[in-house]
Amino acid sequence: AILQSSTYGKDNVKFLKVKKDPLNPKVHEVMEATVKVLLVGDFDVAYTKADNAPIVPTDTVKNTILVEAKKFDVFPIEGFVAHLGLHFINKYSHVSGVDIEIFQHRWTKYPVNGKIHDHSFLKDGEELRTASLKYKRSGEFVLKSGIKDLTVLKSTGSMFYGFNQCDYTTLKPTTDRILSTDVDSVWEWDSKKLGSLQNVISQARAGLFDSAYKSARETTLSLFALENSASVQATMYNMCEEILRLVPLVSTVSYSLPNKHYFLIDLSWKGLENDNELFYPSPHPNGLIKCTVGRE
Ligand SMILES: O=c1[nH]c(=O)c2nn[nH]c2[nH]1
Repeated sequence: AILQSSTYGKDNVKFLKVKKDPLNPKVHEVMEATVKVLLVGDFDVAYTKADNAPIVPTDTVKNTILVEAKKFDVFPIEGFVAHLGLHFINKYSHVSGVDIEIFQHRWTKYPVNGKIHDHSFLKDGEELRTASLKYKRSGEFVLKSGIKDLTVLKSTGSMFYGFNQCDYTTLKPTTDRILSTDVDSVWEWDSKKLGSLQNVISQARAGLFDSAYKSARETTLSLFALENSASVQATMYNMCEEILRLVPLVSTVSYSLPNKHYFLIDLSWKGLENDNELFYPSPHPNGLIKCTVGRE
């Protein structure tokens, strides 16, 4: 037998970091994050010869994430993953690559007596802000950012008609349906234009990733609402196009959207006309529509 590939590390490393405003220490920002770091390198003998000498314990990987989260600025997550990538490649000469993912959970400040409170937050949804980095010792890297589990619904302004009809088709065309999905959007950064992970860190400080996230989230929510959607496919393509227009340093944008169906309940047996008022939530089975859009 031959070991074809391997990678290992720690998953689900969680922390909450409080960032205090230096000018007003009672004004806080918080980041609650879940981090995965997997290493690639000269670890074969641990698999094939039960020789653990090269293994950097996953416990050490966990310790490193927490120590670096304390020492380094974790805001924005793209800067932190770049810092972690550089750390593992620079510290262990036998590590040839790292695969890092970070999910940032939502904590949103809320107003009290008409003023946003300094250090009180509410969890407005299970929505995640994401970043992932695949980094090799050669210097090449793939950096992606995204939004996950942002659940949306519109109660009209969605259509689906003109589709292929065959002897297996029972779906009725419609110009007025409910549309609901859990947004999973990922935008890949142009690593040539970004240059290096050091530059990713300085771009992070300069606000590039925060403004891209804001643009992607606002584009998703506004197009979802404003477009009289011809299909999930058409709407997600338009979202991708708009994000590419707004964020020149992004090379591709992808969406993976479940179509979480709501079916009109037939009340005609009761002599009631159900004019798009009462629906049956039927998330399973769900449509699943995916696309990746790049530049010409
Ligand atoms: O937006 C939609 N796209 C589809 O491909 C599909 N298939 N059934 N309903 C659908 N709705």
